[in-house]
Amino acid sequence: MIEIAYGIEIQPEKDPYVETAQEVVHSIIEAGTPGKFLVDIWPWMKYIPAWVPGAGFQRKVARWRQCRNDLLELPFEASKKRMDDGNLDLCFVSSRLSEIESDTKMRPYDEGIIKNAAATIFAAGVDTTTHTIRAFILAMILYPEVQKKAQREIDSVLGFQRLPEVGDIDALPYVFAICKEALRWHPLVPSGVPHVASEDDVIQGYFIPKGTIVFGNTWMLLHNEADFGPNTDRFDPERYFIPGVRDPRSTGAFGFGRRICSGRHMAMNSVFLAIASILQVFEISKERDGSGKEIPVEAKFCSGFVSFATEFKCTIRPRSSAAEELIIRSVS
Ligand code: HEM
Repeated sequence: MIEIAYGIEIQPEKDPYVETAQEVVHSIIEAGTPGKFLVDIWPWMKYIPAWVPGAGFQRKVARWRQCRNDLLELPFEASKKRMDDGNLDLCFVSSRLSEIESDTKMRPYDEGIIKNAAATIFAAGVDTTTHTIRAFILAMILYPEVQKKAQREIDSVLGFQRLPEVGDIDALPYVFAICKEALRWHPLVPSGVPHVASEDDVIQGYFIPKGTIVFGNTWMLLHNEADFGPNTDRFDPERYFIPGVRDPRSTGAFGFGRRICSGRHMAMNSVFLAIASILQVFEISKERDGSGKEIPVEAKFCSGFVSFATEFKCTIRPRSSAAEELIIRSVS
């Protein structure tokens, strides 16, 4: 995501930009959980000075504000500097800033819009995409037959000639069904992002006054057997081949209405590329202990506004020497 937004390659560990983005995302998760802070219930509390007992949220918010500013400013400035030095590859920032330079009608504050948009791509895309791929890896350990079937499909279409591309989606329907199931099985935002009713409404006889906070129950929608076929607690890509079955992309996995995830098309392409490439070249399995016995794995997800798979052990190794060669060819 940081390469797409800013053209900056991340460090393999403890990348400062990624750590800041993660802190911002965690602040959004904490602040976005309705009722998490008393100030949500009594808004006048925002006037209490930070040193008063019970006003700890003020200190948290000050720290979060600093992180938000760092996320907004630091990678953008680094990206701009590289551009000035003639050292920046094609990315969102470079392409948009070049437009400003070549178009005299662009206004000075357009640079601020580009800065905000780049930070949004970065912050909104990092954890969401990785947690979806994490759910997929967990599912491959728990449902090895799904992994085998997907690998047979990829082997027959691509072999080990090249890694998958977005143009391969139609030729790999089972792999794409796995991507949809990774979105549906344990949705990232199970209770949906809170929205506000913009006008009075009546839904199935219930009066919803303007200003009411409403939640789309994503978990319920994505586990409804009438829409997704039987055993919705199972990770089962076959369900997408049942005629009339719903698509999780338009059933809440990316939210609802005019605030639906604006990165959903890019997200789905990224998820497909990651999942198809992993399946093509790697074998995912349970880790074994010193005596060669498989270490059991359970599907455990943290609870909260955002829910993702908690830590689990697994082994990921190249499927064959041909797969190993393809991996080396693709990174060099
Ligand atoms: C698999 C990955 C992703 C999932 C599951 C996901 C899910 C969501 C959800 C549930 C929402 C809340 C929508 C609502 O309010 O109803 C959202 C909002 C948003 N997402 Fe994503 N997202 C993903 C990836 C991305 C990526 C890659 C980007 C950017 C490139 C992105 C950008 C955004 C933005 C900007 C919003 C706020 C939209 C608004 O409030 O108008 N997302 N996403």
